[in-house]
Amino acid sequence: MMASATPLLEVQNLAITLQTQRGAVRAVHDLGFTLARGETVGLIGESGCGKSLTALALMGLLPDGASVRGSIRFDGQELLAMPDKTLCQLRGNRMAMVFQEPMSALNPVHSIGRQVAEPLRLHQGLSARQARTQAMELLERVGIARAAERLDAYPHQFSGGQRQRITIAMALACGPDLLIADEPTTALDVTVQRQILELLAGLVAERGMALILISHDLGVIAQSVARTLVMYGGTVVESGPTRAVFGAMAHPYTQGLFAARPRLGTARVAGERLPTIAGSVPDLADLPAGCPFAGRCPRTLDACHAALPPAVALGAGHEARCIRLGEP
Ligand SMILES: Nc1ncnc2c1ncn2[C@@H]1O[C@H](COP(=O)(O)OP(=O)(O)OP(=O)(O)O)[C@@H](O)[C@H]1O
Repeated sequence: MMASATPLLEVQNLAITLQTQRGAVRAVHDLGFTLARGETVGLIGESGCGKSLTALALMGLLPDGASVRGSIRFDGQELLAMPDKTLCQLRGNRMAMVFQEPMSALNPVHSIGRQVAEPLRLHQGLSARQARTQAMELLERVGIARAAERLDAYPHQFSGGQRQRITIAMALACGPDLLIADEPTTALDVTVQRQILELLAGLVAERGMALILISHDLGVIAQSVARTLVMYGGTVVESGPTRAVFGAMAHPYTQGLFAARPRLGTARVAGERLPTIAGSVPDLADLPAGCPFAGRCPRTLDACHAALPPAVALGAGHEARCIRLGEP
């Protein structure tokens, strides 16, 4: 089959502003990346750097009062100009999301069979019986044992790991081209974390889905994705093949993240947390004009405060936004 030239996802100059009691907050700005079909990409960065809002913007699920500018093209179609109804169809069918806390995605008063079957009835027009059979197969595929007998059970009758498997089954129901998983294993213990990551990896390989995995866990990202985007202060400061970003980190922020873990790229397990960097994340309500890391960076020059540096190509798809790249 010929590969399509259009990327599955193309994000350009994305900016998200939230209205808060403290005024307008520029939560995401100057953010861009592309994602090919079947590609896996990780978004990593400290809490509050804008990872979740970026994911919600891609899904058209930003909170009320958020304004979004720039461009998000999914399979060539501009999502930011799309009527709600069309976006809603796309969301159930071709793009899906899994959240950190499975109970937030599950309805406690509906059986799991009904919940997994619902998108199949809604988006694919299956009959109740067909949808139920398919729901059972999906639940079996994500590792719910004796799924046929448990279709009528309720979410509270399952463990946290099983609930996350159920939300993954719901997300997969319509065979999406893109799955966004926002901290899908953060609420789970390490053994279950590993099982869920293996499940996601298996599903991505088997179905040729693209995956955006959001995590603040370096080990999770290192194990799970081919490409990594490092976010800081609402934008991507470094991106590239995971091996390059983890093995030859270029941006001082990425270097700070890895400073405590010099051999992280080699063989880490899930559960590896981001080490602390001196200073605190910038106030998004009062974001400096230049590089968002300038206030914490050990290598800051006056020019760093003037303007956000452009991305500098470092080879093989690896790039970083720092004016001091290439200096000895
Ligand atoms: N509904 C909201 N109203 C006001 N501010 C918000 C809202 N949602 C997020 N923010 C702020 O926007 C910034 C980015 O939030 P976001 O949730 O995207 O960060 P994150 O990188 O996903 O962090 P975490 O890992 O903690 O979820 C944060 O400073 C957050 O406080």
